[in-house]
Amino acid sequence: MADDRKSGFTTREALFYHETIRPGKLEVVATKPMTSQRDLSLAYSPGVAAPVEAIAADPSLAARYTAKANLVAVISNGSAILGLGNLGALASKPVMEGKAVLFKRFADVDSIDIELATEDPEAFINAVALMEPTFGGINLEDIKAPECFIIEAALREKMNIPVMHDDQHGTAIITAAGLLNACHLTDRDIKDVKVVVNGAGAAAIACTALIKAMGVPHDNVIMCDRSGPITPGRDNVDQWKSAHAVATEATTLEEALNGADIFLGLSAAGALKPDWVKKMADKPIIFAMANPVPEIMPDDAKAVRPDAIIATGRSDFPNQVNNVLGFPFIFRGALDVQATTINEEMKVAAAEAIAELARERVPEEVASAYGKNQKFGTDYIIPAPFDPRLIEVVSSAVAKAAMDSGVAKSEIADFEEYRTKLRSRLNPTTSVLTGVYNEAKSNPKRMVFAEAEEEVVLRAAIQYRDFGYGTPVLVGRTKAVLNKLHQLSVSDPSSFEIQNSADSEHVPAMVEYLYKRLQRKGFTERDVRRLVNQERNVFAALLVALGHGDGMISGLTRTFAQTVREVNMVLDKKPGALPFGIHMMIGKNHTTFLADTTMNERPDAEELAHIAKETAAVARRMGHEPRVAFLSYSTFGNPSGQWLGNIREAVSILDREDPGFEYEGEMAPDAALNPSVMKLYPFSRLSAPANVLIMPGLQSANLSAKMLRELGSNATVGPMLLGMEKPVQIVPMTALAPDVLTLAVLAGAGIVG
Ligand SMILES: NC(=O)C1=CN([C@@H]2O[C@H](COP(=O)(O)OP(=O)(O)OC[C@H]3O[C@@H](n4cnc5c(N)ncnc54)[C@H](OP(=O)(O)O)[C@@H]3O)[C@@H](O)[C@H]2O)C=CC1
Ligand SMILES: CC(=O)C(=O)O
Ligand SMILES: [Mg+2]
Repeated sequence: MADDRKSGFTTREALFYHETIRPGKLEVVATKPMTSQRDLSLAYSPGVAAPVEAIAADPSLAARYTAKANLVAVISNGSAILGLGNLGALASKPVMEGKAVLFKRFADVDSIDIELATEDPEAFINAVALMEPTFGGINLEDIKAPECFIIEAALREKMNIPVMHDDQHGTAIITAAGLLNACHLTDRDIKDVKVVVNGAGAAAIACTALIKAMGVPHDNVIMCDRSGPITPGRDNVDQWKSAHAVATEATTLEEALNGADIFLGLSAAGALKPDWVKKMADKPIIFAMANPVPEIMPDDAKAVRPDAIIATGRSDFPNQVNNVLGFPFIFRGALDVQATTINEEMKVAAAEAIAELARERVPEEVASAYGKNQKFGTDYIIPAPFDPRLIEVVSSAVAKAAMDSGVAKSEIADFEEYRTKLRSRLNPTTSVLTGVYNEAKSNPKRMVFAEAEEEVVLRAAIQYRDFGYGTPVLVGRTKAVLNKLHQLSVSDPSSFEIQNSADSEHVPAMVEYLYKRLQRKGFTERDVRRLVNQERNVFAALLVALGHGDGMISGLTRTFAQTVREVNMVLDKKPGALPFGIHMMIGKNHTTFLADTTMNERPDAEELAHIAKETAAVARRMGHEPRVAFLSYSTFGNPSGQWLGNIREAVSILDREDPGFEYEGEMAPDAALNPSVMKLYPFSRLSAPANVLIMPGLQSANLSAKMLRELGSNATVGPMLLGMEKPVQIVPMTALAPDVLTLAVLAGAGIVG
């Protein structure tokens, strides 16, 4: 794949992504403690004998005692890797690992990739069929036609767990949903549309079969392969292709497209030429779904047909018609009712649920998180994969269809309760962060990176620009910054805006501004000039103060306290605000906010109450209903002590204000976080474990945050600085490029600052 700036990354970056942290995209994590001799005895011999015997006596107990019921294998032989072709089993591993992690990310389905080195359908079938005891479901992937049809049919026959070739049925489900909506928007009746399908492989044949089942007449669909339209009696047509042969005078794809309403591309990069698109009917519907590069780029299609509705398989254009919208949720629903198969009813239910979801009004919190175009229309015919409603809507529709069609081994009694459970499988922070990143693109900001001679900072700044979050303003010595950019293989270093205090045109205005602020604080004009010239944080903050940047980011080369001192020479706190710091700990199913972790050594009651309210507001902006605990070593007076007064008074302040969220204190962390301990305090006003922890003082706050970062397995974001007049973020000196980028984007999007 050539470097493609349109996707926002280079080949080198894609390789680095796969190589870094640890090679590949997944690891296996134990779900039980594995620390003591006793754990070992329980997990392995002799304890493991108990579930072995139980399962031998009753196989259904495997769902209770093993990971089987939530485990899906993604299996390929690499014979049709995306649109890249037959590159073999090993080369397909990154795609299969990718699908495995998407299962986890979007639907909390555990998944492992399996690559089988054979092109012989029989060998493939035998290998997979033998694995039935291991898995709750089988997702076949990137196996070329026609072998995929033989393999899937045989495995569905042999296996008593759901088997789905996702390139066929997953793709068909999403395509059908998208097409239904595109027809709706262009006032077309599915029974009248003229369709040209390019590609006659796994995906194309399944999509065509499904849209015909939904009402598109057989004779209205011309299917093309590499040799052009498939007509009755044509050479090189197998039984699967011949099922879709129609008589037509067209001998090429170009001719077939004359007057066509819909182009469905499931073939290869660049197969559709702009000139041919010109010949399509009014308001043509173009689904160019080849991956990673579509049959036609949306811009090229729009250039010749501005009236077109265009969808691709990619996430970087509107209307991503990609099977990622389906497979995680389809398997989630199937696993939850222990379905023995994924049948037509379940597929149709999934397609309808997805199509309807796109037509529904997008709730405010989703819309604001996902940018402007979240309204049913030509640029939003299908929900985005990160839409947090998908799991609830699609999985419950699939589970219900499985039950109604008699293939569910277990039943869901209460669908309301099931939908709540589905929702709680995902941590909203991850969705909201994704949304924030999207939102940032629609409102790009000028972000001043104060330490642009640092490689970590430059990497973040490059991504800030390349991903479209805004314009990075790089503070540093021009030559040093240019050299570093060059070393980082940036092809156009001079296109970056570099602000060097040695020659910046803004220096005179900066000196004047700062001298006015500091002249009665013991600084001469000469002192001020030296500060402007030599202190990058002062210079960067002045760029922001004078309106040359919307916010700034620093912290890598100076301690937090020193950076704050320098920034404070230039920028004040927001009127009425109290600057303070939040660390956000992102776990699998929960996010916890910790404050004040950076600024106020001994906050008084008013300050604690203020910090609680502001942190609760940040939690809300990140998609969480805040539940605030004022932490202490003491729980409701036990033990008593001399430092509890401030905390109790802070709780009283909130009592008087009725701030609109749950809060409680004083309490030790176990009483705030551990449901069993919480039961000992039935009068506590927290309805569930707290997610906002207000610490009594800086000592405990800062060291807890740092300890959690060093010892915990959660991802940490922060410290995030709140309460300054302009967005200023100070990263830890140990920050990596993604940390810097996240804070820059959060600051730019107004989530913190
Ligand atoms: N967006 C999405 O969610 C999905 C997209 N896809 C994409 O669909 C494409 C096909 O995948 P899949 O069906 O699994 O692969 P297959 O190998 O089973 O099928 C490929 C088909 O594409 C045809 N083809 C290749 N190049 C051309 C061309 N230039 N013009 C016309 N036909 C062509 C082949 O023709 P012939 O029979 O003559 O060899 C074959 O019929 C890939 O690009 C893949 O990325 C697939 C699944 C999901
Ligand atoms: C998305 C997908 O499965 C494919 O392109 O093959
Ligand atoms: Mg695929």
